[in-house]
Amino acid sequence: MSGKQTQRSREVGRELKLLHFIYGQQNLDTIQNNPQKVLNLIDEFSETYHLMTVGPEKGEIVLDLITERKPQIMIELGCYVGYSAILFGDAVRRAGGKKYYSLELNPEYAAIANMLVDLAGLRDFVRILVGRSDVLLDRLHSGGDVKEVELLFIDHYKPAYTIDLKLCEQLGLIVPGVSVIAADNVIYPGNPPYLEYVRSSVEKKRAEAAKGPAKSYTMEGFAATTVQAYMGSENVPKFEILGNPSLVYESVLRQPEGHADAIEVTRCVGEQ
Ligand SMILES: C[S@@+](CC[C@H](N)C(=O)[O-])C[C@H]1O[C@@H](n2cnc3c(N)ncnc32)[C@H](O)[C@@H]1O
Repeated sequence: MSGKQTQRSREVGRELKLLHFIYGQQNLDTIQNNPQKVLNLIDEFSETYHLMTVGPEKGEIVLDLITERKPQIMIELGCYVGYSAILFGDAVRRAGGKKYYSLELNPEYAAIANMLVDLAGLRDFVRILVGRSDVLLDRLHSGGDVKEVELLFIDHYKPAYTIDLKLCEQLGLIVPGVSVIAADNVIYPGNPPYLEYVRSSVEKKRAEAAKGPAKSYTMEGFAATTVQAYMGSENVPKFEILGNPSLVYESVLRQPEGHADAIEVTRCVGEQ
C-alpha cells in the first residue's frame, strides 16, 4: 500500500483493469523484459485505483535486505498482482539468487500476477504458487524445494503472520544466523500479536507454548475488516502449530520517512 492515503477507486475488478491498462500500452515492446517499467505502470495505475501493493518506499527496505542477504531462494506470502514479486524477484535474480516463490490464495490474482511477471521477463525466476500459505509452506518443505528460510516477506492475511512464522519454525526452516523475516503492514492496519511474538523473550514464548498448539488464528488486536479479509473469521490453521519458542530474534521497525506504515525486520540470531 502506498504512503499516500488519497481517495482512490476500490471498484471491483480493478486488478483486471490493471492488466488491460498495462497490456494496452502503445509501446509494449519497450516494456517487455523491463521489470522497472512494469512497476512504474503499476504505480501509475495505483494513483487512481487502490492497490494493495507494498509500493516503492517500503519496497526499498526489503531491497536493502536482498542486497545484504543475497538469498538463493526468497519466499513471499501474498502475491496479489505481483508488484512485490517483480520488484524483489528482479533484485534477487540480480544478486545471484536462484528462485523467488510467491504464495497466493486467490487464483485470479495469481493469474494476473503471472501475466505481469511474464511481461517483466521474470517467468523462469518467479514461481507463483496458488493456495493457502500454510499448506504451500509445508509442501515446499516436504518436497525439498526449501530447506531454510533465507529471506521471507510476509504480506498476506494479517492474523496468519504469527502462525505461519511459527509453522516455519516448527518445520526447522528458521535457522539462527541465516533467516531474516520482513513483515509488511505492521502499523497500518497493524499487527500487534505478530510484533509481540517476534519481540518476546524465549521465556515468555516457552510459557505461551506450554499452553499447547494454537488451534485458531489470533483475532485480538485486529479490526473486523482485517479479520474478515481473504480468509474470513471461520478459518483455522491446517496444522497443529507450536513453533519453536527457543529461537532468539532481534527485531526492529523500519519506517520510511513520512510514511504511515512500516516493515518489521526480524533476524533469527540464536537458539537457547
Ligand atoms: C497485501 S496483498 C499482497 C501484496 C503484494 N505482496 C505486493 O506488495 O504487491 C495480500 C495478498 O495475500 C493473499 N492472501 C491472503 N491470505 C492468504 C493466505 N492464507 N495464503 C496465501 N495468500 C493469501 C491475498 O489474496 C492478497 O492477494
